[in-house]
Amino acid sequence: MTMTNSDPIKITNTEIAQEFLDKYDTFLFDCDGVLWLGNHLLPNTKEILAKLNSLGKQLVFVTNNSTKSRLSYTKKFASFGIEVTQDQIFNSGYASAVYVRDFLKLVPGKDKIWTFGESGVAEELELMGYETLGGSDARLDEPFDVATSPFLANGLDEDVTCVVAGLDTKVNYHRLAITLQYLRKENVHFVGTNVDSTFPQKGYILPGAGSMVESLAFSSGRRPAYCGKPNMNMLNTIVSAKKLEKSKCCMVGDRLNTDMRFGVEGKLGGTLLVLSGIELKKGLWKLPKNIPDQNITLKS
Ligand SMILES: C[C@H](OP(=O)(O)O)C(=O)O
Ligand SMILES: [Mg+2]
Repeated sequence: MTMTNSDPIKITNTEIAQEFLDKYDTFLFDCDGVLWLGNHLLPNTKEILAKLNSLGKQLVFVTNNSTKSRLSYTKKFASFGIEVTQDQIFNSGYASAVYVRDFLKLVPGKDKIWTFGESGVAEELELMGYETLGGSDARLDEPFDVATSPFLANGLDEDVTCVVAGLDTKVNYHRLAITLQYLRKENVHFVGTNVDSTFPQKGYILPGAGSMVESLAFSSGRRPAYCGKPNMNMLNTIVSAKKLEKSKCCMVGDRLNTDMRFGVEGKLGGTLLVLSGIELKKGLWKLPKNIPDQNITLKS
């Protein structure tokens, strides 16, 4: 089902499919719920991407999943026998690192970043020269106790001026507690990688990054600046990096309040909603407003 600013059209035959394909020269593909569910490649993914490549279409992969770096994603694609270069991939970890660098203008070597999330977040920040703390540090796997936590023993690191929080499948009280200590400091910025409440796996719907970031928002009483889809900073980064003509682009996704909103609000030529991930047939065609404020100011 494809959504533009007009009524949605259901693609039910090859004639409609061909007319749809001919409209665009670039396809922005979401990943989780569109190409794969975790480590399970969805049917015909390889064939569809190969066909679009053979038609000379440009493919860009835009995922809100911050657990892996863009480089790690090229290895995930390769594990499925799909060749993708790092510059085709934009994920919420990279979008968050761009926000830290270009909007917050934090200084590598001076400003340190506390991460709540998996290796992808820290890797993208470190590629930009930032020192990161927290994240996958094994000491955070230990049960939390204010008397013994090594992250409190010598006080918080005074050079930390930003928290970047995303999906962490090793979430625990230790990680939540130390991250909250940094968020209680007025001089520390609060960045969320993405707002997705859930995360599709084969046969299951699991807690997404948003469910963890909103927990930190609730305990700290602060709002994060979310950087993944549907944030327009992410789209602007992609459009300028790939020199895209937005009217010739189609966003392919499985979630209304991130992927479809990203395409519609980003004024792309069109959007294609697939039903292999989060959205199901019932209750379609309304962009839910029930997600936290993005509270990102788009600087001119
Ligand atoms: C679900 C989302 O990934 P995407 O669908 O944007 O690839 C996420 O990993 O939170
Ligand atoms: Mg998805």
